[in-house]
Amino acid sequence: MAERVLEVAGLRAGYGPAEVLFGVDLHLARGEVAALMGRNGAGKSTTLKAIMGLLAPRGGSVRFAGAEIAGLAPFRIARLGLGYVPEERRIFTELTVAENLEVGRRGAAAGRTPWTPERLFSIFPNLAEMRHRRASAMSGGEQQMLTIARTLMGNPEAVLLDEPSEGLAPVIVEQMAEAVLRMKQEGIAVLLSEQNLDFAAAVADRALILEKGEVRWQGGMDDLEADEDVRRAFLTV
Ligand SMILES: Nc1ncnc2c1ncn2[C@@H]1O[C@H](COP(=O)(O)OP(=O)(O)OP(=O)(O)O)[C@@H](O)[C@H]1O
Repeated sequence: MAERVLEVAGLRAGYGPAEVLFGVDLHLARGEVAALMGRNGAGKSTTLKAIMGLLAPRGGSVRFAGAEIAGLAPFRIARLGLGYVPEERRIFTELTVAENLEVGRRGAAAGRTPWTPERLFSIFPNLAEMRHRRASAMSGGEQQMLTIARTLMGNPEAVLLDEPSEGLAPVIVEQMAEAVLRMKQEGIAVLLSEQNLDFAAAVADRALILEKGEVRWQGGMDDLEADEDVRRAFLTV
């Protein structure tokens, strides 16, 4: 069995009186891409936030690279090598592309080739062309690419991507899929929340389907594509 970089068991979380996650179990192997799927409100974003410590877990365990991280502050979790890209872009709009990348720079773990702007520009060619442009003058899709590139400058072992394809033009969605596949080639594990089955099928090895705050189905991406009953039960509106 491939080594697990992330292991979540019985994770519970919510907002005030609202319970949202009722015991989420999932794992991610090193270098694997898994898609967390499910309808609006199923708890995908909440799961990623609770793993990252942006929302305090109310129960359960989150192990990352062999250490328990449930309850740690988000910056500590990031320093351990778990990257997080939220749905809303987080970049410094007054800084240029190149400056935004520098802000994200952190050393790589022993034995790993560190990310540099030049290596990232080979994955995100459109960023290379606008390296001296202020981020405020970029489109939403370009800003989303920059957010991912900046996260990679921190040399994470694994990355959580919240709805990476949402709201992007088709040509940008294709570039985003290529970027995720390059991350996989580099040995980075990716857990992404996704509603777009085509995008998930293009990048993910495995799917996990959430419904009402629990993982209700998991299997290979091919199995999900072939199983109309499962898709109808958990995905189609
Ligand atoms: N800040 C918040 N305060 C209160 N309730 C929230 C908050 N954020 C999310 N929720 C609720 O938690 C539930 C799960 O939301 P979540 O965003 O995790 O779903 P999702 O599967 O990511 O769906 P979507 O694709 O719509 O974002 C929903 O019922 C939502 O209304």
